[in-house]
Amino acid sequence: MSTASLYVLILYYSRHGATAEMARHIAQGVEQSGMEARLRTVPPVSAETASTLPAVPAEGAVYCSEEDLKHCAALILGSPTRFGNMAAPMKYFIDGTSNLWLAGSLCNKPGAVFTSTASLHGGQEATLLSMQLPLMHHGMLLVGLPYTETALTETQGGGTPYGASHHAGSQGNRKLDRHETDLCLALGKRVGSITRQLDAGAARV
Ligand SMILES: Cc1cc2nc3c(=O)[nH]c(=O)nc-3n(C[C@H](O)[C@H](O)[C@H](O)COP(=O)(O)O)c2cc1C
Repeated sequence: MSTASLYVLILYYSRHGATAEMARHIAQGVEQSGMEARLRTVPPVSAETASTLPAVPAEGAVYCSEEDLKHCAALILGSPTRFGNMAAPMKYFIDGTSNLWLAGSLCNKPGAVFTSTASLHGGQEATLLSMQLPLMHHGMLLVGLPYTETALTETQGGGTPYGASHHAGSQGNRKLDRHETDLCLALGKRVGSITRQLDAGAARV
């Protein structure tokens, strides 16, 4: 596959915009690695009796299709923390990926995760680890953040070796600080450059 047709899928759910903001910084990092970043989101979920939304969101990234997911060269998954876990819309979307799991479509591709929380110790790491589980079931190669990123030791907000994170505050109005932003960029760049290296290695075999 040529690098031109390779893209890193940044797939996120965001209700109030914090996770979406992280996704944009991660996309910048991916682009800095020379790879294309494709931003996609997932719709909210509701009970059968509730009204449904239009097929295309009014603003922001478009909803992810099965084709978007199937053909990505790498996946970076983002969700707000909800009770120490990913939000239901993301879990619902992932639960619909059995066909890709059966076909091994994501197997041996790099995968990474990111999250945003209201409180600093409100479950960022638990959420990130739980988001890695379905990626492992899909056979993905997990990519985290190394401590060679100095922001990881200096941060007063989010940032973990398991993936990027952001402390948005109880009102959701705490902006990403410099360290959190740096770590979003670093995660995108790292996934992008690992993906390129894997592709180059595969082309040589
Ligand atoms: C149902 C629900 C559960 C939540 N659970 C947690 C939690 O366990 N820990 C936490 O710090 N924040 C929790 N939050 C807050 C969100 O994680 C936080 O506001 C996040 O930044 C929202 O991201 P968004 O702006 O992308 O929607 C919860 C929010 C909701 C609505």
